[in-house]
Amino acid sequence: MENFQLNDGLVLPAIGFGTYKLNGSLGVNAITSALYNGYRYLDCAFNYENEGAVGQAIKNSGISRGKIIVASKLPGRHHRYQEAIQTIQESLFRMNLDYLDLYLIHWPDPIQDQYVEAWQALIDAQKFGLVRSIGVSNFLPTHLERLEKETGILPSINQVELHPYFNQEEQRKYDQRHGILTQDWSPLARGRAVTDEKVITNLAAKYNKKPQQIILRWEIQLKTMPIPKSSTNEHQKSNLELFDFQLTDSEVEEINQLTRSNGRNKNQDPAVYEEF
Ligand SMILES: NC(=O)C1=CN([C@@H]2O[C@H](COP(=O)(O)OP(=O)(O)OC[C@H]3O[C@@H](n4cnc5c(N)ncnc54)[C@H](OP(=O)(O)O)[C@@H]3O)[C@@H](O)[C@H]2O)C=CC1
Ligand SMILES: O=C(O)C(=O)[C@@H](O)[C@H](O)C(=O)CO
Repeated sequence: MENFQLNDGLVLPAIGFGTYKLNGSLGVNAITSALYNGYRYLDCAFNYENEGAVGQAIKNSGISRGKIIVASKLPGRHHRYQEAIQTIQESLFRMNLDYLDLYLIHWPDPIQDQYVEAWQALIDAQKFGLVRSIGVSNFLPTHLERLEKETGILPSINQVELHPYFNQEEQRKYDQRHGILTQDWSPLARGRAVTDEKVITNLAAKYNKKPQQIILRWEIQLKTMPIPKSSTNEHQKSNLELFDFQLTDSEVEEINQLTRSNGRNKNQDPAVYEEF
C-alpha cells in the first residue's frame, strides 16, 4: 500500500477505517476485524462515543500499538483551552492509550468562534506529548488562514466531506498548496445512490471491480486519503483491494463531473454548520 507523509513527518497509509456508528461490543468486533483485514489507521471522535470500543479493539487485535495510527476529534462544546486539554486526556483514558497519533478539531463552529483557542490547545497537547500530530476537520480556507495568522502553525490534515457528488476541488487545491493532507469523510457518500451512476458502473465493469472500489481508487488518485466505514468483513476487505488497477486521467475527470453544488449528504456547510 502507498503512504502519505504529513508536514510534521508522520507517515500514514493510503486508506484508513472510519468508525462512526461502530459502538459497543458489535463495534469492537467490527473494528477488530478491520485491523485483522489490514487497516492500520482508525478514525474516531469524542462525539462518536466509541473511543472505548476503539481502544478495546486495538487491545483485542494483539497488533503492537506502534503499528496502528489512531485519530480522534475534539467536539465543539470543548473548544475552550483548558477543556480541550482535558478532553484529549479523557479520550486517552477512554481508549486506555498513552498517546494519540492524531487529534483533530471536529468542526470549526464559526458562530461560536473559539476554534483558534482550541487550536492553541492542540499545539500545546502536541508539545506535552499527548498527541503526535494535530489537524482539523471541516475547515474552509478562511478558517485555515486564521489559524496560520494567529498561531503560525498549520494543521497536518484537513478531514472533509469528499465523494463523487462533492469532490472538493477548491479545498483540495488549497490544502495541497499549504502542505495539508486532505482526508475524505463519507468517501462512499454513506451508501447513497452514487454507486449506481452510469459512469461508476461502466468503470466497475471495465476493471472488473465493485463500484465502491472505483470510487475509493478515484479518491486515492486525487491524492486524498479515504476513510470508509464498514461493519462487514466482506466490505472491509473489498475496500482495501484498490492497488492492482489504475484509472486513466480522463476517467478521473469523468467521475469529477458527478459533482454538484448541492452534493453534500446532509447539507452540512462548515461556513454555517455548528456541531457541539
Ligand atoms: N469529520 C467529520 O465531520 C465526519 C467524519 N466521518 C468519518 O468518516 C467515516 C466514513 O464515513 P461514513 O459517513 O461512515 O460513510 P461511508 O461513506 O464510509 O459509507 C459507509 C456506508 O457504506 C457501506 N459500505 C462500505 N463499504 C461498502 C462496500 N464495499 N459495498 C457496499 N457498501 C459498503 C457501509 O455499509 P456496511 O457497514 O454494511 O458495510 C455503510 O452503510 C466515518 O465512519 C467517520 O469516521 C464521517 C462523517 C463526518
Ligand atoms: O460523523 C461525524 O463526524 C459528524 O461530524 C456528524 O455531523 C455526522 O456527519 C452526522 O451526520 C451527524 O448526524
